[in-house]
Amino acid sequence: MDKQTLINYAKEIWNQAYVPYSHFNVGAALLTKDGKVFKGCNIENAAYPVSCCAERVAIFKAISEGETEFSQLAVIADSDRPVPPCGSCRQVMSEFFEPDMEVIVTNMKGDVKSMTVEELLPFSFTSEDLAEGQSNS
Ligand SMILES: O=c1ccn([C@H]2C[C@H](O)[C@@H](CO)O2)c(=O)[nH]1
Ligand SMILES: [Zn+2]
Repeated sequence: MDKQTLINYAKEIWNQAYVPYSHFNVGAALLTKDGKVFKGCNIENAAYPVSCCAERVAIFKAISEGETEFSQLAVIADSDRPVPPCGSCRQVMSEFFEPDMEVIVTNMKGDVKSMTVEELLPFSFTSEDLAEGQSNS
């Protein structure tokens, strides 16, 4: 699938965002290695921290359906620069994606920036660190 097609899937679900508090719609589209697309939008809550970003909604939809192998994630917002994923989403990406997987961030003006998971979150805490800690205790 080409980049623009995945970006278009992200744009499709951008409209579904539930954002009565921020009024900042975000859409995400996650491509599996076998060609399936899982779309997510941000979903907010009156208790603000309970809200969930578009990226994590897409990732959790895919994981909950048994998907484990991913090839690209596209994210879009009506932002001045390509929308930078938040820290929580970067941590979730590092849990489920290979370090060299491509994350495509974009905006409604058509600016597109590609980054790897590792570029978004270098030196991330992973399950390997946890195993190491346990073996030393
Ligand atoms: O990459 C991002 C950045 C922000 N948001 C959401 C969280 C919140 O609902 C709103 C404003 O921060 O945008 C996302 O979904 N993804
Ligand atoms: Zn986020």
